[in-house]
Amino acid sequence: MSASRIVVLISGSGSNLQAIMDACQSKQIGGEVVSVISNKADAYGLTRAENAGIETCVLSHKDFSSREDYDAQLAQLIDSFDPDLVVLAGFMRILTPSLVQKFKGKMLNIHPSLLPKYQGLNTHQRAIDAKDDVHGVSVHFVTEELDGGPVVLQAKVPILADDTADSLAQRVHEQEHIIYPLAVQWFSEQRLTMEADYAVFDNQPLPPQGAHYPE
Ligand SMILES: Nc1nc2c(c(=O)[nH]1)N[C@@H](CN(C=O)c1ccc(C(=O)N[C@@H](CCC(=O)O)C(=O)O)cc1)CN2
Ligand SMILES: NCC(=O)N[C@@H]1O[C@H](COP(=O)([O-])[O-])[C@@H](O)[C@H]1O
Repeated sequence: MSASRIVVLISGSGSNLQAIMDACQSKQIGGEVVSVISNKADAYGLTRAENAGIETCVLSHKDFSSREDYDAQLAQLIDSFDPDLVVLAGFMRILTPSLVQKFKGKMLNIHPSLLPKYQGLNTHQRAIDAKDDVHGVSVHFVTEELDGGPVVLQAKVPILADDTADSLAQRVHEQEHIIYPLAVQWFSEQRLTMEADYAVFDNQPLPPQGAHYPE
């Protein structure tokens, strides 16, 4: 099995990128990150990639007059690296259907909630405001529906009485750095695929909320 070529899209700190790069380095993932693309020039994840000797690109959405024009250029840039897998790791742009369709089945995202709860943004505060006792994180295939793609893996994180969005996010991050490399590893081992509207692992369809990583 040849090593997977992975392109990672970021907008910020890149701690999930770091976890995936580390997992490639340790051979947990049979693949390599061949490029890191950010829509923000000041994303610290770019520094993480440069420190690891990985090619970086900045494609700012502010330089384009429409979401479609931006995504057309982004799709071309991603394609230029001939990826087996495209990983959204805190990439904070909603992707147009044309780009999603081009990479459907080989594009993953990590979302800080137990999908289908709390699609969109500000998930930690929303869970606290709703007085939930459990929160978590989901890895899912990317589809046209925002955060609506087939879920691959989830990890639960209890919400503590004195939690703030930041303290909760910190514990969610810890779980992200476990389940995202695991999902990428499964994909690189060709054990993870996507059918029309569900994820498949080891030739078995995953339940709608994917597999749960032990708390
Ligand atoms: N078509 C899809 N695009 C994206 C998906 C997806 O599942 N389908 N996942 C998101 C990731 N994401 C949450 O996990 C997310 C990212 C960004 C936004 C959003 O509202 N973005 C705004 C800009 C916000 C900002 O710049 O801070 C926007 O694009 O106008 C919601 C959810 C990635 N894309
Ligand atoms: N809606 C997408 C979203 O909110 N994704 C979240 O952005 C953060 C990126 O952190 P990182 O840059 O340190 O990997 C992660 O917590 C991820 O779940």
